[in-house]
Amino acid sequence: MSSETTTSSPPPQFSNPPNYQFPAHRLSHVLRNPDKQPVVLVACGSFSPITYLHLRMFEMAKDYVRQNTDFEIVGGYLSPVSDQYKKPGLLNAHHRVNMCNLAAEQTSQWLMVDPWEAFQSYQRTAVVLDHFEHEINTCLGGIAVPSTSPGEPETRRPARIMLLAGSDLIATMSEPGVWSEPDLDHILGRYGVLIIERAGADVDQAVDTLARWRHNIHLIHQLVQNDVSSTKVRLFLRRGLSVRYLLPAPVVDYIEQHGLYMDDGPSPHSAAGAVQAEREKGKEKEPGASSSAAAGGC
Ligand SMILES: Nc1ncnc2c1ncn2[C@@H]1O[C@H](COP(=O)(O)OP(=O)(O)OP(=O)(O)O)[C@@H](O)[C@H]1O
Ligand SMILES: NC(=O)c1ccc[n+]([C@@H]2O[C@H](COP(=O)(O)O)[C@@H](O)[C@H]2O)c1
Repeated sequence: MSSETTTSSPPPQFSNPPNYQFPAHRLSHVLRNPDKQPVVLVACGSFSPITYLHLRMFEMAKDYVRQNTDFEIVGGYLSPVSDQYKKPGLLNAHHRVNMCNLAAEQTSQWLMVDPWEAFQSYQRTAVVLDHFEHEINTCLGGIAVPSTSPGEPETRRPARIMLLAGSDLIATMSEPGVWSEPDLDHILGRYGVLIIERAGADVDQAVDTLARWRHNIHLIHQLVQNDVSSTKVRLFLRRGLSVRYLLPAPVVDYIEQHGLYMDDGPSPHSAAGAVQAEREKGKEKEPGASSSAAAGGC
């Protein structure tokens, strides 16, 4: 189902981190081409640390969208995962969000960082996409469409929220226990995904398994192969090797200033971070557990 269609389900209840404000300073509030469908790209991940490849994903997606679709990209967001994800090498959210902000603000004209999931309990990707849908289409009322003839009033069109991910993430969607079937249906059926091919992850096989949502899965090939990963960057840093030109310079400076990634970091709780984080969140919800999150509104 396209996000143009409104559903009859009750409005979702979100919990916001304290003092949270949705970043919209670089969102295009008006569609340039009234014939297009506005799209907002959301990349969920650890970003520990953010690399040039994470930023390149958005540029590759932008080229793909312009050449192959009727979409117009009106915004791009990095959404760093919560500390509760507990993936090996996951630095605390404060530093990860700071580094993403440095990278977005100083190397791009259109990318933004949403700290919503980073500064609270673990949120599944389906819920993160719902949060963007809520902020952009419910709270901000979608994107303005300029009138095409004089006297005609301006209208508003809901932006379609789409997940932007590397093919390794898509490959995990066929692994048992990592994603629930309703979540997959929600993410791929309702929102859709743009997948950046990644060396070592078999995209075709991953997409074959997700065939029923094929119409909402867009595959983007990397014309210049680049297999930099945060894992390799962390390894270099631990060994005292240079990571300059693999990451934006302000991020390299930040890492040096704060002496980050010099040791092995927090130990993994589980190979499947999402599964473990969900389990621990369940425990937190038991009677008596407290939460500092504020109720989310607009
Ligand atoms: N070299 C790459 N090519 C394609 N996609 C990538 C690449 N690096 C990261 N991504 C994608 O970026 C998103 C965020 O990934 P994440 O922060 O987990 O980065 P990562 O480099 O894979 O991290 P780590 O090495 O810590 O596992 C994911 O969708 C991932 O697939
Ligand atoms: N069930 C889920 O919603 C689910 C499962 C696995 C990963 N993810 C997300 O994928 C992103 C990247 O994960 P990895 O860094 O483990 O590849 C994270 O934002 C994580 O929350 C979500």
